[in-house]
Amino acid sequence: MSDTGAPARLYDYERDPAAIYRQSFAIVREEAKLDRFPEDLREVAIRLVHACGMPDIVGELSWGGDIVSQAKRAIGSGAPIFTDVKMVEHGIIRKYLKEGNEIVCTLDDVRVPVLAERLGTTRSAAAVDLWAERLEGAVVAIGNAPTALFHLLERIAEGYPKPAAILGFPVGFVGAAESKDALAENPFGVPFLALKGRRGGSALASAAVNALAAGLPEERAT
Ligand SMILES: C/C1=C2N=C(/C=C3N=C(/C(C)=C4\N[C@@](C)([C@@H]5N=C1[C@](C)(CCC(=O)O)[C@H]5CC(=O)O)[C@@](C)(CC(=O)O)[C@@H]4CCC(=O)O)[C@@](C)(CC(=O)O)[C@@H]\3CCC(=O)O)C(C)(C)[C@@H]/2CCC(=O)O
Repeated sequence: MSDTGAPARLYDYERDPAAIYRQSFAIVREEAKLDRFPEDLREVAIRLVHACGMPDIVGELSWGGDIVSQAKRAIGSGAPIFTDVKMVEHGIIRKYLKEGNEIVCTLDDVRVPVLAERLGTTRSAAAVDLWAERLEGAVVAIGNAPTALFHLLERIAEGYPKPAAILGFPVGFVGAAESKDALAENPFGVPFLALKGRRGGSALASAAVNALAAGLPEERAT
C-alpha cells in the first residue's frame, strides 16, 4: 500500500474517471452506426449504448413523435418521472434533475398486492393504476416489466391522461418484444422511445432518462 492508502498497482488500467468517460464515448461513437438518428436523438442513443456495452442496439431503437423535445420539456418543467421498478428509480441521477422532479415508483405501495390480485395481473402492472392522477405530461420509464407497459397502454386507451413521453425498455422473453411493439404502434400519439426485441433492462431505462435530462457526461466525471 502507498502513503495515500491506494493499493499497489498490480494491473495497468485507466483510473481517471473523466478519461474513462472520454474513451468510452469515443469508442461508442466509433462503433455505433448513428447516421439514421436525428441530431437530438444521437446523444440518447450513445448513452444507451454506453450503458449496456452493445453498439448494435442502435439498429433496434425505435421512436415516434417529438420524443426528445417533449421529454426534455417535461423534465425541464419539473414533471414527475414514473418508473415500473426501483432499479430504474435508483439509476436516475438526481442531480441532473434541475427542477427537483419527483421520481415515483409505486411498486411497493401497500395497495398494490391487493390490486394485483383483484385485477389478475402482476404487481408491476397494478402499480401503474396509482399513477393516474399525475400522469398528464409526465415522463414514464419502463425498464423491466412488460406487463406494466401493456397495462399503461390499456389504461390510456380507456382514458387515462397521456404522459409527455414513454421510454420503453422492458427486457426478457415473455411479452417484452410484444409490449414494445404495442408502444411503437400506439394510436394515442404519445411520443416514445423503445428498444425493440428482447433486449432492454432497468439500466437502459435509467440511462435514457439521464441522457434526456443532461446529455452526455463526456466532459465531467459523473
Ligand atoms: C417476469 C418478471 C421478470 N423480471 C425480469 C428481470 C429482472 N427482475 C428483477 C427483479 C429484482 C424484479 N422483477 C420484478 C419486477 C418481477 N419480475 C417479473 C415479474 C414477476 C412480472 C413482471 C412482468 O412480467 O411484467 C415482477 C413481479 C411483479 O409482480 O410485477 C420484481 C418486482 C420482483 C420482486 O422483487 O418481487 C423485481 C423489481 C425490484 C425493483 O423494484 O427494482 C431482476 C433483478 C431479477 C434478477 O435477474 O435477479 C431482473 C432485472 C432486469 C432489469 O434490468 O430490470 C424479466 C427478465 C424482465 C422478467 C420478465 C420477462 C421474462 O421473460 O421472464
